[in-house]
Amino acid sequence: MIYIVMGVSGSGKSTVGDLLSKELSLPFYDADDFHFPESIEKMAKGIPLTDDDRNPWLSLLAINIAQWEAKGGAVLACSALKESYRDILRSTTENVVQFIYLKGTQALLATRLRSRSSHFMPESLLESQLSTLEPPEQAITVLLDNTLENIIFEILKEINQ
Ligand SMILES: Nc1ncnc2c1ncn2[C@@H]1O[C@H](COP(=O)(O)OP(=O)(O)OP(=O)(O)O)[C@@H](O)[C@H]1O
Ligand SMILES: O=C(O)[C@H](O)[C@@H](O)[C@H](O)[C@H](O)CO
Repeated sequence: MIYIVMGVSGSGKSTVGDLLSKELSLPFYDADDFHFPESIEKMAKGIPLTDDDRNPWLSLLAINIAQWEAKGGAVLACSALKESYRDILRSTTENVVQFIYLKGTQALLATRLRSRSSHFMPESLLESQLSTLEPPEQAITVLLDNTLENIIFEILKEINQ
C-alpha cells in the first residue's frame, strides 16, 4: 500500500507522514525532495507553481510510487492539491494509493507556517495553496487542529478498519 499524506503547505504532511511511516514500518518519502530546482526557486520567491510546473514532478513521483509498491509500500508526503494531480499519482498502480488529507483553517495553517524556521516556502503562498486545493472525496480526512499523537491515532484507526 502507498499512503499519501496530502494538504496545503504547513498542514503537517512531513511531520505526520514521517511519524506514520514509523508506525507502519514503511519507508517515508517527501515529495518536496523531488521538486525540480526551478520549482523550489519559484516558491522561495513567492511565485505559485502552475500545472506545467507540477505535472512532470507528479509523473516522476508516480514512477517512484510503482517502484515503492513493488518493494512493499511506502508513506509519501505530497501536497496533491488537485484531483488531476491525484490521478497522476495513482496512474502507475492499481488500487494501492490511500490518500490521507490533513484539513485545517487558514488561521491555524498560517500560525504553523510562521512557527517554522528555515523552510523555502513563504507564508505568502498559503492563499494560492488554498485556492488551488480541491478537497479529496476519497480520503481519510483528519483535522490538523489536534496533537500529533491524536492525529496518528485517528489515521491508524481508519487504516485498520
Ligand atoms: N499537530 C501538530 N501540532 C502542532 N504543530 C504541528 C502539528 N503538525 C505539524 N506541526 C508543525 O507545523 C509546522 C508545519 O508542519 P510540516 O512542515 O510537517 O508541514 P508540511 O505540510 O510538510 O509543510 P510543507 O508542505 O510546507 O513542507 C512544523 O513546524 C511542524 O512541526
Ligand atoms: O504543489 C505545491 O505547490 C507544492 O508541493 C507545495 O505544496 C510545496 O512543495 C510544499 O507545501 C512545501 O512547502
